[in-house]
Amino acid sequence: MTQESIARERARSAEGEPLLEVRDLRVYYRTVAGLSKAVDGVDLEVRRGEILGIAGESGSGKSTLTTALLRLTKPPGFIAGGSVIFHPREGAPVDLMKLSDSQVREYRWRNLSYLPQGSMNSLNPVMKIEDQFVDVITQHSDIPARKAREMVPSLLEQVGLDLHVARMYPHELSGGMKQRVIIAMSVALNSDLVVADEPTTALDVHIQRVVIQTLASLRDEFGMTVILVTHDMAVHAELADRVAVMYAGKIVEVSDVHQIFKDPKHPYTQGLIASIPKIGGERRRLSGIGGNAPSPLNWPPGCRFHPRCPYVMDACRQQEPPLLPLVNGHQRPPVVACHLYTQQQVSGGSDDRRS
Ligand SMILES: Nc1ncnc2c1ncn2[C@@H]1O[C@H](COP(=O)(O)OP(=O)(O)OP(=O)(O)O)[C@@H](O)[C@H]1O
Repeated sequence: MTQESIARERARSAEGEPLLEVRDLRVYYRTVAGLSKAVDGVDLEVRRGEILGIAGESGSGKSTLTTALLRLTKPPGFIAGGSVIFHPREGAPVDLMKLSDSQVREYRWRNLSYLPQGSMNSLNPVMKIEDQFVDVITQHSDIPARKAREMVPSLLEQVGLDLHVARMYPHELSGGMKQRVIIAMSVALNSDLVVADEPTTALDVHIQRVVIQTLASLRDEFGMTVILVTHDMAVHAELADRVAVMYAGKIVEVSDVHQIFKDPKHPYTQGLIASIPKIGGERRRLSGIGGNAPSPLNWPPGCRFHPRCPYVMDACRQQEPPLLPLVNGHQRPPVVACHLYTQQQVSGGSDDRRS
């Protein structure tokens, strides 16, 4: 068995187990106008081997959340509370929020990869692709340069790129090729988790497709876990296994991808799905949600969506609905934070919030 197939086997046997457990995570920014509570009590589970989509309109806190998961929050941002338990393939679970900066750096490169927005522009314009691979690998592992250079052809192959790309400069590559080089770099160290922030935004439709296929193959062939952040619901529909919907700094619904498109529960999710343009469908306003997104400087009381919700009730103005699973008849129940479903939910401790 090759090292690759051993890794693949291991990943398969562990599929579905939790990889990350996020509990009551809060990430705030200090601003001149006051405390901006961009991520304000997020509960979420990421399972090994899945592609978890994080959806939500601009400003809902997606990037703030994912950078915090990797401990990449920069001032004026700070972690105001909560835990992110990472379950490595071997060894005991660790709370990433409690590691020292040097411990977290070590962890990040061995276990966690980040493809930030616009990451394809982060390649060094005056270095050949092969040399950039060698740099990344040798800087973040004990692998010597000669061995790193030998790894490049198979890494390029994994993301469907021709071997001659190794000797090219970034300006000779298309946007999609550059994005695939970045993805290959993130898999070079056999990370457990890849967090991809808007990986297809600003790419043309054909190249988007190639990047989507590349990410899907990482999951299918290597059992890699991917957190996919995008406001583009069509990309979630194509790639994600489950989708978590963020609104106003919180997760308001998590569900299987088929379920969420067929039968979205939270009125905000319903609005997001209704705003997807349908090819050949009737013309309608692109925005399925009226009103403006609230400010993280001053979230509305009760349910944060209540000022925009078509189904608002008294309870919504007063009490924040907890994120709980729906119980009736669902094998893999969606979890939702909405007073409309209180009768169908089990109340209880933190385990019930498991997505
Ligand atoms: N450096 C910062 N200082 C102050 N506030 C910030 C900072 N970065 C982000 N925010 C605020 O945090 C909130 C969440 O922003 P974030 O970028 O996480 O949302 P998002 O859902 O990823 O949006 P987008 O899709 O536009 O990237 C926003 O209100 C934003 O203004």
